Amino acid sequence: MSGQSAESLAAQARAAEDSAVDEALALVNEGRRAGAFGAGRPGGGRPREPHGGSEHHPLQPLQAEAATAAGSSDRLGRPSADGTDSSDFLDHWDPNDRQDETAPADRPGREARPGAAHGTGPAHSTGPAHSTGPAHNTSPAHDTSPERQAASTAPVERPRHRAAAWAAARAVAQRAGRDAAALRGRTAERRVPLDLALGLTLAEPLVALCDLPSFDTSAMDGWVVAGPGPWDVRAEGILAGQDGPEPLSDGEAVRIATGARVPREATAVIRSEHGRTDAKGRLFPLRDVGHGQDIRPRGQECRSGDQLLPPGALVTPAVLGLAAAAGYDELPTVARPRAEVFVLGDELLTMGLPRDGLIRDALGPMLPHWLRALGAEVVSVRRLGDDPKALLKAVRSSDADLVVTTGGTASGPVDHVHPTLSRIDADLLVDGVAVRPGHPMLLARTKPGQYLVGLPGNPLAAVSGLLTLAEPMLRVLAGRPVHEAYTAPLRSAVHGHPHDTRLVPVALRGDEAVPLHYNGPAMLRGVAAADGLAVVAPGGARAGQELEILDLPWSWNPSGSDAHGYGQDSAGKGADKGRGKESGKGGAAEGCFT
Ligand SMILES: Nc1nc2c(c(=O)[nH]1)N[C@H]1C(S)=C(S)[C@@H](COP(=O)(O)OP(=O)(O)OC[C@H]3O[C@@H](n4cnc5c(N)ncnc54)[C@H](O)[C@@H]3O)O[C@H]1N2
Ligand code: MOO
Repeated sequence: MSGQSAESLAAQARAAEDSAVDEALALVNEGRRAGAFGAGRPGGGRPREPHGGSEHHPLQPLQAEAATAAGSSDRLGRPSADGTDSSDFLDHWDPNDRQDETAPADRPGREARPGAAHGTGPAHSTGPAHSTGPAHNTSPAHDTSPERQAASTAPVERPRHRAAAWAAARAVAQRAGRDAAALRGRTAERRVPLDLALGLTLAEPLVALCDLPSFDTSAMDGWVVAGPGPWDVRAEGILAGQDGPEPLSDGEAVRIATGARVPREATAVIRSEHGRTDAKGRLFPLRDVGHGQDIRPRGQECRSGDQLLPPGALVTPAVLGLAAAAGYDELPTVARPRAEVFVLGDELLTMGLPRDGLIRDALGPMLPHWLRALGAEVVSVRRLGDDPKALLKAVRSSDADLVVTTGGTASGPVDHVHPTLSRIDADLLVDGVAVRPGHPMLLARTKPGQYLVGLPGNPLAAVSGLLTLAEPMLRVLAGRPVHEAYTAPLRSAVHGHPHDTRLVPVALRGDEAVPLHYNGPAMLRGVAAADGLAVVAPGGARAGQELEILDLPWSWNPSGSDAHGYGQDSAGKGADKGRGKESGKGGAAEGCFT
């Protein structure tokens, strides 16, 4: 050991994290200056970083893939350093679902991803035209008006930008949470009645308001005795809840119930099965009697003023019980950060079977519960269709701490998230993350104290975005303690992406993490049977390898008080206007294990 104090080690770790975040933000900003977001400003270059380097150390800054490198580019305009277009890795290739277990990088002549996927031809270019072409732009000369974008059937020109390394993106989100929490300060503290406090975090330490137990208490049903036996048993017993029991003299016993107050002179409690009385009413012990046995002395658990729990502790049912026992009627808590969800997409139905090219909205029913489990209060879930005006209005008028959008993050003709952020002059803090699925996810500061997480529309990609960007931010905003990462060994090998981190649904069985099938970006079947997502480094992981596991934020809505009414916004153009019906979870677990 170096002899450094825990405080100085923590300060060093914090400083390292801060500098990683600063570097990540600087890179994003460089990308912006280079035209990634709000072009027209002079760009600054960053030297190309070595390709394929490890990118998943938490403190490592954003992974930069040179935007100007010659050769092919991926679909967001980033060149891939090995000269291949990696854009379709895993989008349409689900290694756990294929007979062909050859990793895509090893498959010569694999087919290019059909440009027709978005209906209007390839939205990305592999040629230099894209990497040198006009970037997404807020200048008047470059019309990004939503009306125009909505009217366009051509793919939107996507900017060059830089995907943050997965861990760096999480660090940026965490820092955003810290900044927002600092702005909220003590205004976020609330004294909340116990019955409304479940799931919140403590804003202050939980300090005992009394001794526990607050009087000497019998731990058993039996007799309380004074001095050595045998004892004369009194006629009147002592029940729990009775105050001021009559004093006992040596040689006396009295029947007592568990939880009853023990007379001060008592020396022991004898359990009813360990004593017997004779015809004269005298009590004899059936085994040795120890001094103080089966008496819980006052203050055994805590003394008044003792700290029972630190600030940041999650209020669980047990915490509610402890707080009540220690004398609390209300708890000092951190108010849940308020979140608002905007579900984008004209193709979404809220009930019935998919039909006529329309599909069921899988995110509206899922996200509010997960956001709540992550510590947020979901004030509304609104379906805005693919209407850029509605999105602009909704984002502008939201007073939530966190706006979550789903869909519209990529470069399709109706992907309005980037243009909207551009129009409100938001700060784009994370614009794409080197993670699969979910790489178009983004994080922006929309106004002081308010952030927007843009989740990709593909459902598993949205879950990935939720855990990558929303979770670290909400954790800090909700006052929860820093997550302690844990690992589990993989039961079977998992293919990796050549450059990006993968998040793969796993079930925890015994000590192992079992990778699940049906883990494609558009699928929920795997994650519905999962306990967590395994973090797979570029290149993959072998059987037995220890991988970090991200827990899934399972629904936890004890009060049911969130106003996540699920309706069609009046401005939206969604495929139907019904109220969503949530169906039960299907039994996808069996047969999903690899
Ligand atoms: N030319 C490019 N195309 C795509 C790119 C790209 O970089 N360039 N990225 C692909 C990846 S990766 C993802 S992920 C998606 C992200 O797309 P968006 O965030 O713009 O989402 P949408 O296009 O609106 O939807 C994608 C997909 O997901 C379905 N969807 C949307 N919302 C829901 C919902 N609430 N419930 C269920 N399914 C939903 C939607 O119908 C689409 O099928 O873009 C790729 N394309
Ligand atoms: O394939 Mo996208 O990265 O699913 O999220």
